[in-house]
Amino acid sequence: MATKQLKQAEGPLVQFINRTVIPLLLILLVPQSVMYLWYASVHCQGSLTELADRLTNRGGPALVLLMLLVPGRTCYGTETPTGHVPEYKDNGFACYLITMATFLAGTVYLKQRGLTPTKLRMYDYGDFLASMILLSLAFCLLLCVKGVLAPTSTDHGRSGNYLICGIDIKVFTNCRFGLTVWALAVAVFALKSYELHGRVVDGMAVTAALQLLYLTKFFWWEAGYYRTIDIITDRAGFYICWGCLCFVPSFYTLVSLFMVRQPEPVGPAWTAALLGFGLASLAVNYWSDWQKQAARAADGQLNIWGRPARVIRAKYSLENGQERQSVLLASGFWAVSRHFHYIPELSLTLCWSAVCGTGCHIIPYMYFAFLSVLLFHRSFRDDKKCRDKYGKYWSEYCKLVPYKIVPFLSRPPASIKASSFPTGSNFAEAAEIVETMYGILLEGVQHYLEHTYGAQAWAKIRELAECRHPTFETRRGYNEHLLMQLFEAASSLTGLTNGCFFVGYLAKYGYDKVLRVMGRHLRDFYHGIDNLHEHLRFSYPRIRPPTFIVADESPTGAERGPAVHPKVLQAALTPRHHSRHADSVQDSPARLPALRRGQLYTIARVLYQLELDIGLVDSSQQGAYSLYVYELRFDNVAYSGEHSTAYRIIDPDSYVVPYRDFITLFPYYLALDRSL
Ligand SMILES: NC(=O)C1=CN([C@@H]2O[C@H](COP(=O)(O)OP(=O)(O)OC[C@H]3O[C@@H](n4cnc5c(N)ncnc54)[C@H](OP(=O)(O)O)[C@@H]3O)[C@@H](O)[C@H]2O)C=CC1
Ligand SMILES: CC(C)CCC[C@@H](C)[C@H]1CC[C@H]2C3=CC=C4C[C@@H](O)CC[C@]4(C)[C@H]3CC[C@]12C
Repeated sequence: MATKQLKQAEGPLVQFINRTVIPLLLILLVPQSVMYLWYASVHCQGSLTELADRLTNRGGPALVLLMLLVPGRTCYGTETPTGHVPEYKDNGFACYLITMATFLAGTVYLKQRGLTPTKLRMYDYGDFLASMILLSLAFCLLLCVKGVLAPTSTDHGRSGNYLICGIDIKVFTNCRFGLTVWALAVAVFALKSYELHGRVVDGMAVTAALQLLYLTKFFWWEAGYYRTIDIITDRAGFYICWGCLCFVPSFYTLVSLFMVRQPEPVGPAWTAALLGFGLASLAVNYWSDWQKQAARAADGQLNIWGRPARVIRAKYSLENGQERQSVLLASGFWAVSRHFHYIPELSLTLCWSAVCGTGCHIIPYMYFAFLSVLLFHRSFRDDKKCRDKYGKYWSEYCKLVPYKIVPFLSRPPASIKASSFPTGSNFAEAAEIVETMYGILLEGVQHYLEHTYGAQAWAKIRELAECRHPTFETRRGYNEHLLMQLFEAASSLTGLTNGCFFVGYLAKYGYDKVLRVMGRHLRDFYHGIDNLHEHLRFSYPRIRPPTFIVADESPTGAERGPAVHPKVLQAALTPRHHSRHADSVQDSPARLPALRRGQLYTIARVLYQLELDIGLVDSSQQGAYSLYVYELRFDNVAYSGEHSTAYRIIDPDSYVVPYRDFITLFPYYLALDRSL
């Protein structure tokens, strides 16, 4: 009872501290403290001051100074959703060269005095890692606190533009610290191996050469890295910052560390093969990164592999509604698969790991395994990021380049492909797509409303309709309720009462020409619209259009005698199992005919320059169908007198094809009954 009262007395903040923060700190810090206390007792004469002295990282500040002082040209990162363009100083390559040259000069200097860097305490890797584990964790906690109390900008958390005293945190942790320490570690381990074995071990030389060349390539290309998801989208937190401060120096360098004590000779043939294949992989990886960058720099106006590059000019919107355009390359390596360049990245890694042989050791291949998972996962993350950003343009790109990483292997799921929805959709999206409405209809609504009433009105309508999609993709499926919800929201806000927008939108994309092919006269249109819908199934297999039947027809016009009005009977096909559609019709009986009326009216005016007078004569629910009977009054000059008025609505679920019809349609067949 007392405990319950005590709990009630706790505010939510106290509860959060007691139940989350303190347990988390205990889990994070106590196990490590035990190790540090052991270390201080055994290696620091029990002195905590000496422990602190050993754990102080003296290299970090020097790298910060280099980053700040070394000049470099200004380069720009990817524009953030709020329209901010991050600015960087491209001095990574210069900083790297200075660091490595200083290391080389220091090594020579020490050698002359009978020492090597590996003999100095600062190169004791155990101390270094122990210090980095603790410092990086403290640094991440500091970032968390700063993020809450004093965020850098409104973009904080998205742009990668985390500044502390003018230093971009992610550029520092990833490029200037993590990768520089990786390069230094590879060099130190190679030296250590030389010291221990008194010779250059061929495997160690190959792995060191490949890793150092890879890192040199990275720094040469560093400005390109500012446009990757690590910098564009990832937050400066545990994954990126602790990862680069601690995980990269320890885990990424494992192969070299392993080789120091297990020097497997690989022999000249393997040395040449691994070095050759590794260098080729490095070149292809760099080449494909370069192709992407070059295509963007040239705004798609370049030749790739001797041909004009194929690009998609993808539009996207910033948060303030401003439109932007970007180039998506679909040539060269970027036509083979999406992120094909991960394959050479992995094969290079395999080459520098395989120098350790196949002696049943797992450690040298752990980085390769980790990277495979990371890159596979990354390709999905990037797909999602680009789909969210570019919408239908990304779908177009995925159609041009359907494979992910491994060409011909990574087909999109069959269910999605069969329905011809954009490739690259993930399963969650596919689930949403099932039995829904194509985006082209919604695009029409958006296009009309935005152009007629403005972007703000469209935003308001979306809000009223509870529509979470800022844009629509032509061939993606959406919930069928959405069209009616948008239409109703638009009606309440703008007084819009009919569906004229769709036809205007079709005309914009040239579909009006297809409609015109149906005949010269409006009556041809009414007679042919069902056939056209059938034809559309080739491109939009899940389309569920209404059926139009001309029930009665008469001529109009002075030269043809008194006007007798043709009647068009419209049956909106709503099969029973598509109950959502049926519901929407029942929810809003007045709206659907209004929508259709607007379409009929606009078609007559836009395509046939005819003013149509439309009356809704009857509406009813007939089993699976909603039935609307319209009377259309217009100048039906083309009517010549023949027309069958017989019509029948057939429920596809219960319809049995008479065998005579079947045999006439399919003269060659093999009939099997259920028991074969
Ligand atoms: N060793 C390691 O741990 C790792 C190494 N790497 C390596 O780093 C390098 C870069 O990483 P990577 O993963 O490619 O970078 P990203 O996947 O982060 O870059 C993808 C970005 O490039 C743009 N983009 C995507 N497709 C196209 C296209 N067809 N045409 C033009 N632009 C496109 C998009 O950004 P936008 O918004 O500008 O359109 C997209 O978000 C690679 O060499 C990779 O192998 C990568 C991960 C881990
Ligand atoms: C906490 C850990 C389990 C995971 C940490 C992962 C990060 C350290 C790494 C995630 C993405 C990595 C990188 C991306 C791209 C790069 C370009 C390449 O040319 C050099 C390496 C790197 C900068 C690389 C570095 C480690 C990651 C940030």
